[in-house]
Amino acid sequence: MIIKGLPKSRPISFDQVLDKVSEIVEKVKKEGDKALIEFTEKFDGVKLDNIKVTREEIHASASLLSEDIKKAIDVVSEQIKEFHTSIKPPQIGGGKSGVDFGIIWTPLERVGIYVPGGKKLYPSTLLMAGIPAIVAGVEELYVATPTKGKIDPAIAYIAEKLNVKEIYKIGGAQAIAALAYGTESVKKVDKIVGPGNVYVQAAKYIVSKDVGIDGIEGPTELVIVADDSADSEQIYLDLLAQGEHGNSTLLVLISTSDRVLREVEEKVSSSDLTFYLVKARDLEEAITYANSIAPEHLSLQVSSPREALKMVRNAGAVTLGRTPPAIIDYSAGPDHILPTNSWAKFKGGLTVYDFLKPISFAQANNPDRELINAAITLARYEGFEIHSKSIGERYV
Ligand SMILES: NC(=O)c1ccc[n+]([C@@H]2O[C@H](COP(=O)([O-])OP(=O)(O)OC[C@H]3O[C@@H](n4cnc5c(N)ncnc54)[C@H](O)[C@@H]3O)[C@@H](O)[C@H]2O)c1
Ligand SMILES: N[C@H](CO)Cc1c[nH]c[nH+]1
Ligand SMILES: [Zn+2]
Repeated sequence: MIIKGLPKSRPISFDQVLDKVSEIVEKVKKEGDKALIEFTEKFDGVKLDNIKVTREEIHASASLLSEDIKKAIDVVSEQIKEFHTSIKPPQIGGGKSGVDFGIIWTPLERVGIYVPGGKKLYPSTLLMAGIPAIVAGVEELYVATPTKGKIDPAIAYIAEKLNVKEIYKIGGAQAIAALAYGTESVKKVDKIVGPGNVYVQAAKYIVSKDVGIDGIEGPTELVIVADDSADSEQIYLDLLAQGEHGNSTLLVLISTSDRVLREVEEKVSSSDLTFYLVKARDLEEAITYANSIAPEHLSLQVSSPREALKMVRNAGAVTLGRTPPAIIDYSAGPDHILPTNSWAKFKGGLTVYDFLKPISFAQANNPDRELINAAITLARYEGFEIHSKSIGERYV
């Protein structure tokens, strides 16, 4: 279907399943493994004998992986590691007016990674979540992924590569609940990261009151901004590529070129996916439209992409010029775990920072008198007399 105009909403929203998912989460909290086995049979059609994948199963599955896939995983891993290492914050400190202060960037202890596995396999998502965690220094990684009874060789190979502690053969909301609250087989973690369908998103939203989450990454979104320099065949391929994630993918082309819009419309007219085609007066208007959508992926297929990039305010990840958005999904380096549902208006994609806590410190052995007096004055203004006294006593 072709819609001429901007999308007014996302194709699907997880609030439609909140009530149902709330019941799933509660049942897992109460019944633990028993609920996991029940839901996996109900939603995945698999009767689990055990929830945890054994080390032997992981090793046996990883050994089935062909050398070319292992090589591809190794190449992609190095690029992703380079990206997150290059942005990892240094341990720095400073000081002013007699106070020494700084931040100790501290890695999280236990992280749960959800790797989607309903309609498609996403071993790349395990790389995108596990590598920044390792770069941050996280020592305990736990993975939940629907395996339909057996563990995928690529996921097994990556799990061994990242020294993942445990893999659970569970998916959906029940997997998120298990990671959040723990069960007899599943470790309770401090933070859950990873994308998923509406049930996974709703569960992350619900458990986020008790455990950290990276965000609520749902169905994939791509907005392409194109001018007359763009190649309509490349645009067509980029849109259909992300359309492979399913019919809840948001696909938008905003163009200043009637030719590009006409050619792409002809190419997509036979597809059963939904495409939004939008005419923009000029590049500024096109980028303004893109910012209003705040897409997960933004592709700037224009003659001056670096100039256009300066106007971008809301997007998860941006590809410039003829760079295909799908390369972000695998080997460009930046993460493909990106905000959807317009969350790009207030957050970006997953990075090493999602696995680090900035613990700040201060040591004031001999702070300037002005700082002491200011603190005492404000404490008294707020009525905290003992706050004020505790400060004054130190520096008499
Ligand atoms: N934003 C990102 O960074 C990003 C990255 C990769 C994938 N994704 C998205 O993740 C999604 C993956 O979805 P998926 O469904 O293939 O896999 P999934 O693993 O997210 O969900 C599958 C699980 O959902 C549960 N489930 C299925 N039907 C259910 C029902 N009716 N009621 C309750 N639970 C049910 C099952 O337990 C199943 O294991 C896609 O939309 C894809 O676009 C997003
Ligand atoms: N485009 C998806 C969301 O960024 C990521 C992905 C994984 N595998 C294929 N594509
Ligand atoms: Zn993709």
